[in-house]
Amino acid sequence: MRQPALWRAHQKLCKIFGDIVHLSVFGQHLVVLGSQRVIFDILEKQSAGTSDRQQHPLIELSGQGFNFAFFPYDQWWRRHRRIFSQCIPTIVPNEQLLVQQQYATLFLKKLLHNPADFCDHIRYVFSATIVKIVYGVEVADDNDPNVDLMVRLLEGLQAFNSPRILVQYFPILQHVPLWVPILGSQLRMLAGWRAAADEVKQEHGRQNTSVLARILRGLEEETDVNMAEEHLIAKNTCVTAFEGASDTTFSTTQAFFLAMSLNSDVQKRAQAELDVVIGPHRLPDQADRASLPYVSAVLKESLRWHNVAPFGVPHCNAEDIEACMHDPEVYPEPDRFLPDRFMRDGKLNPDVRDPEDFVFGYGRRKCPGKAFAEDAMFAIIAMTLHVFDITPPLDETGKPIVITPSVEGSFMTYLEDCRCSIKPRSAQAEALILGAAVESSDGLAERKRRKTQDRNAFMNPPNELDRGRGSRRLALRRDLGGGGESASNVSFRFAREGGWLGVRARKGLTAGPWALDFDADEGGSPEDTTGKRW
Ligand code: HEM
Repeated sequence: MRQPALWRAHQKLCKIFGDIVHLSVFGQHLVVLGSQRVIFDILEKQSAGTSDRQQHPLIELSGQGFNFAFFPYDQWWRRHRRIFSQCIPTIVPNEQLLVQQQYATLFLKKLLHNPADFCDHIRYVFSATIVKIVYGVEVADDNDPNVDLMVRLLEGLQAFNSPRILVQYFPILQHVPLWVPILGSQLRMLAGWRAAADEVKQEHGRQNTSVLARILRGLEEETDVNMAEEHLIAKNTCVTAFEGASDTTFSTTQAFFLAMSLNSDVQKRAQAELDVVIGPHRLPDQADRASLPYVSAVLKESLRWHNVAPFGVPHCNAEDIEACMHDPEVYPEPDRFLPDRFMRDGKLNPDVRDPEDFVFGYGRRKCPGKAFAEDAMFAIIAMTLHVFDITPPLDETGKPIVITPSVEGSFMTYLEDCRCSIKPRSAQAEALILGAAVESSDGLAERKRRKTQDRNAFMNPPNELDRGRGSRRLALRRDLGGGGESASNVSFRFAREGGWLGVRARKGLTAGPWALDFDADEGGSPEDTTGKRW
């Protein structure tokens, strides 16, 4: 039970004894589920009976009593989860995507100015994004007092990672006086984390467009609800969202950086894809996701290769997700970082088991922040690869240092050493980062609204549609007949199997005739926003 990569020991046990292994640890019963099939049979198909959580005094003691990830499977949990799903839904809404894009751009600038502190920047970008969405508060930078509070709150989660905290084995020790050596200091540390959690739960303003403000405003119209309870649920849900979003994405993105520095061939392939699809004049965004299958495979592989929560959050039965993510029968050479395992003929291969079906947990407790996490990490991964090269760190003599991946932690795992060198890919890439505006999400929303207007103006029936035979270039022309109209950035969708290829016209189009040229790498026909095929 004290091995650093516990899941490897579990994997061995399952090899010897079968897919379901029962262990008795200090009188606690633990069931290890060692294959994808039994995990699905037990935690998905029988989810109603396997969605409870074990209760432990450490949850309250470390200040985590608000976090509904630890709640038992009951009505109180259901009410929290419902509010969460309304605010951070399974398809990330536009305004949340815009905030993610805003902070991802800021991340690139921080990386450019101070690449050595990239881990701090990763921590900042995900935490600041969720704080902005949930509370409407802009976390300026590392000197912002909110950062200190956030760090203290997240430290509370580390209580579950530390085998040294003795009250988790002997809850009676919580009553020991604070002057008792070692134990006293552990209890003081727990009290500090509780205080941070109480501070974060203080009510914030209702004037902004944040999730919390919207929930609280919605309550003003309700008459027959228990207001105190509803307010508590709103505040608990927001802090849970912050905690759920911070360390998980942080640790996975750290792994992405290390993987890139160790696998230059993978990095070059992803960059080649970005060069073709995006080109040197702009940064990628969510609309490009369907056209970047290899970058998407890099994200999947980062989630699989280094699973931040190898045991998930144990259901009342324990499970072992990591062992499945490293099962050589499902993922050959499981310890290697090989995004190609998800590809076939230049597209994502639907026949390969998607790690996203596992690393986010199961059944009714499945991670409700999955879509949010994937979008936020995709933005960071695609934008970073587009403009930076990530290579191994160098020693004082300029020789590359070889880093062997190893992890620490058990409930949440982190790479012990993920040093790497980060440099802009070219002078042009550097200029692109410097020139990228970190527009506030409100400004971005306004720009998006104008863009939609432009696009709608453009989407009237075209006068002419040319499709070069045998060529992959497609040109659409529409003569607007002069007259001062202009569009800065026209979006267009191009149908193709398995999704949509986002296509964007050249910037600075002026009044007709407009020409929209784009490369379509396969057959299909373009469709406008009204669903009409051209
Ligand atoms: C790499 C990113 C992430 C990973 C790998 C991850 C993984 C997980 C896992 C394994 C669980 C336990 C599921 C189960 O019990 O079966 C979970 C639960 C949860 N996650 Fe995530 N998560 C990620 C990101 C996020 C984000 C971005 C948010 C919030 C925006 C979030 C919010 C939550 C919440 C609230 C729960 C508790 C669900 C419940 O008990 O009902 N997670 N996550």
